[in-house]
Amino acid sequence: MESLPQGRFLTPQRLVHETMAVWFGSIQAVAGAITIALQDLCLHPEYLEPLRQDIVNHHLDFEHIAQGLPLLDSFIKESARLTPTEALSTRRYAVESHTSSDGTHLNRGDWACTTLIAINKIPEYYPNPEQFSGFRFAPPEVLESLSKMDQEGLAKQDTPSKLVDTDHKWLMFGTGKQACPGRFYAAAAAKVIMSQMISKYDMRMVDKTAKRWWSLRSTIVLREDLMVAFTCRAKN
Ligand code: HEM
Repeated sequence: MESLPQGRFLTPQRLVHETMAVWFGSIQAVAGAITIALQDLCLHPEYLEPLRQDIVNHHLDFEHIAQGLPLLDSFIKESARLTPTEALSTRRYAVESHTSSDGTHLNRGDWACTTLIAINKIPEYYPNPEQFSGFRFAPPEVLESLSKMDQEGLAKQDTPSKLVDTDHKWLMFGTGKQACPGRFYAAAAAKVIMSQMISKYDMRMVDKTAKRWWSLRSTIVLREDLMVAFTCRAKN
C-alpha cells in the first residue's frame, strides 16, 4: 500500500481483499515454521528439558512484552535456518538496469532474489552449518545458565541474535524497507503455540526416518502424512 503511486487510493473492497491476501498468504509460513520446529524437537529431544526451563523462567516476561524466551527463540530460528519453508527470499524487480560492485548486471525488468537456503549454510556465517545446534543464537549469559550436559557440542555464533532480526546473513523475513512487517507477530505466535505444546505434551515422531517435506519450485511443502504423537504430561 505504501508503494502505491502518489494520489492513488485503495477502495474499501480492494483493501479487504489485500488484507485477506496477506492473512491467507502469511499464515501458512507461520504454521510451517512451527511444524518444522516441533518436528526438530522430536528429532532432538535433548532440547525439551532446557526449553521447559526457559518457559518456566521467562514466560511471564514474554506475556508482558511479547519478547523473550531466548532459548525457544534460538531453537525456532535454528530450525528455520536448516529447513526454511521458502528456498528464496527478498525478491526485487529492477526498475532500471544496474551493475553491482561484483559485476552482476541486471537489465531493467529483471528479477533478483536471495538464495536463502544456501546463505543459511555458509560456514563463515554459521559455524558447523550442517549441524543442528538449537541454542546457537542464544545470548552467552543464557547459555551459561544451562547445565554442562546441555551445553555439550553446541555450535555457537560469535554474536547472539533473534529470530526477527534482519541482516545480510539472516533473510528469512527479507531485508531493508520491505522486510516482513508480520515477523514480530509471527515470532510471538510461534512462541505462544510452541510453549503450550512443550509445557503440556511429550512428543515423538512416529517414524523418525519419514520424509518431512517436498519442494514445489522454491517452496518447501510439508508432508501431510508425517505423524507426530503427542502424549499429555502428568500434572504434578
Ligand atoms: C514465519 C512466518 C513468515 C515468514 C517466513 C515471512 C516472510 C516474508 C518475506 C521473506 C517477505 C519479503 C520481504 C522482502 O522482500 O524483503 C515478507 C513480506 C511480507 N510479509 Fe511476511 N512472513 C511471515 C509471516 C507474516 C505474517 C504473519 C504477516 C501478516 C500478518 C506477514 C505480512 C507480510 C507483508 C504485508 C509483507 C510485504 C511487505 C512489503 O512488501 O512491504 N508476514 N514476509
